[in-house]
Amino acid sequence: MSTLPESPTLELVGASFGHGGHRVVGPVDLVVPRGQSLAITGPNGSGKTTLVTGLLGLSDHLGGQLLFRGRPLHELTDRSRIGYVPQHHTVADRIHATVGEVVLAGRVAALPWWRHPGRADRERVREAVEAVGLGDRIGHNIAQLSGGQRRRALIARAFVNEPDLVILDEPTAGVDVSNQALLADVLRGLVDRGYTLVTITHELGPLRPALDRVVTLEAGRIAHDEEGLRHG
Ligand SMILES: Nc1ncnc2c1ncn2[C@@H]1O[C@H](COP(=O)(O)OP(=O)(O)OP(=O)(O)O)[C@@H](O)[C@H]1O
Repeated sequence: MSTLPESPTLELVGASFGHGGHRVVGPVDLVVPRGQSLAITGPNGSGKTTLVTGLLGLSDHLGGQLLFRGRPLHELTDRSRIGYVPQHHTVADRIHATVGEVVLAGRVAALPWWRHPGRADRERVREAVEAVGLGDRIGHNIAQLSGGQRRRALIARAFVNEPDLVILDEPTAGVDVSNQALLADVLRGLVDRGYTLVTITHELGPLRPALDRVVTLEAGRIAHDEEGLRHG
């Protein structure tokens, strides 16, 4: 899929999403420029998760246009261009794999089936693990990490393919206050490297330093759009 040079990362035009044919979100108009860190907030049930999972093809897209880097999203064949850190990560409790292996698995998923991961892939894994502050834990079993560290390992996995967009669902949920601040630092570092982030959150406070913009959903519609929050 070729890219139009000046296109925003994401553009929703009159977009609606739902479940089983029933509309939960929309119509919504939203443009996310490249390099922006956008938070989506709003009350329980306002449709935050439905909206972002709609971008991933995990809830129903019921109408309107979805453009990714200037092209219809449905033309996107390389799914690794969009990274995703889901809210429910309890599966990590039972995984017997090291941080490095979990992140490498994210890398391998984007390789053609015939290509074994090589030195460049392992180097990329190391960079991603270091970017989330877990460089000294790369060989540790993920099940032995704290909730906040585990979350950062999953963030590294989402970023290991240098995606054009990363979607995070409630990254601070279940993470203690000091680890929330660390997580915000990590996200801020990724934004400073030019990544585009869409983060669902109930807790704007700890994430503020990592955000440029906050969109509030109410009953499936955009009720507020606060831009120009220069991180710093
Ligand atoms: N898989 C599903 N099937 C049917 N309805 C669903 C499904 N997932 C969510 N819903 C409904 O869609 C509505 C919006 O839910 P959604 O999870 O998108 O909201 P949210 O803003 O992310 O909420 P929360 O903050 O509680 O996570 C709710 O009424 C919910 O019951």
